[in-house]
Amino acid sequence: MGLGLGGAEKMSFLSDFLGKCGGYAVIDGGFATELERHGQDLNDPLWSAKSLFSSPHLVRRVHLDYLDAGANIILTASYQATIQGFEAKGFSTEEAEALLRKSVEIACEAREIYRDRCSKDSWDYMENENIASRPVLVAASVGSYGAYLADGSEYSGRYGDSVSLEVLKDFHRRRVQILAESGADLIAFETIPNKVEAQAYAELLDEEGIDIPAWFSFTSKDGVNVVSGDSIEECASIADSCDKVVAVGINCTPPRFILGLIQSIRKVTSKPILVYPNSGETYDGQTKQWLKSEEGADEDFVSYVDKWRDAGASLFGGCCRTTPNTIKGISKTLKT
Ligand SMILES: C[S+](C)CC[C@H](N)C(=O)O
Ligand SMILES: N[C@@H](CCS)C(=O)O
Ligand SMILES: [Zn+2]
Repeated sequence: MGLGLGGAEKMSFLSDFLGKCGGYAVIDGGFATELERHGQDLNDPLWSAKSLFSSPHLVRRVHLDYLDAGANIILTASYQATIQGFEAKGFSTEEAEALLRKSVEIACEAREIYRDRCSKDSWDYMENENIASRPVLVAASVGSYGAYLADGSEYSGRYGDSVSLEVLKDFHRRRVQILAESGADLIAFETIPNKVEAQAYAELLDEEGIDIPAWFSFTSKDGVNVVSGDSIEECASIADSCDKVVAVGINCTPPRFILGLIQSIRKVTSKPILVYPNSGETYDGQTKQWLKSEEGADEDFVSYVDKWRDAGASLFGGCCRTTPNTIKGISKTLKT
């Protein structure tokens, strides 16, 4: 166990980090969908977590691509990595736990490689003197119970009455403990679809004495509520009340809904707000395909960042179907 951070120290952890980044931080982009762009077949109940044993070199490569694109925070390949999911594939409990740790090890390794390269190739980077000293955090991704169901349920948030608060806490408990002690800088609870799961995470962080900070990031498909229909204000208030939570926001949501959601979150918290939307396409959980929508391409998405910043967000990145190109665009926009 580390030394542990108290509530006030956790808050200064993120404000110190944002200060070092120049006030605004860049989060990476879509991870699983980027593995797919590199040819991985993720039509599997483990989705991107499959790559932890089938192609760890590609996991490292995608992390490096996002670092090269300007990311200050990289998220591990653990979104759909659950002990229950690995066991269903025939791994032992010990092997499953080792794979969770491995997701953090690969991201830390990519950060080391990136830093070494920056210092060795410093001549190439002279134009941008900040690059070698750019702060980089590794965030351990935790996807929802709906992600584990592997049918796109994180976009409905409806788990049925049998999946109670206690069931959710027990489902996530061991994974959260392992990731908290894996060397990650923070835990990213991502694509949270409903209020009960946010409550489960908040209680787990306290009950288990988790001593690294966390962020809570919700998903919406209407710009008003989270996908289950629960109010975004109520969900963000749960995050606001938990002193282990250092930032609150929205991910894997179409770009056009982000501005209104930032304004709603701002009403209930003064914690930093993070946004990392998807490309605006729609996921079919049965075929695991993305369907085109009217939303524009990367360029349009990046042009929204200024408005999101004016509305009060301070961490920006991309989720499914965004690419290193999106992240390059965001980095550039934030520097101007
Ligand atoms: C955020 S969704 C695109 C993740 C994948 C989903 N849990 C599935 O396995 O189909
Ligand atoms: N960090 C995950 C989130 C999926 S919604 C990914 O980018 O694959
Ligand atoms: Zn996503």
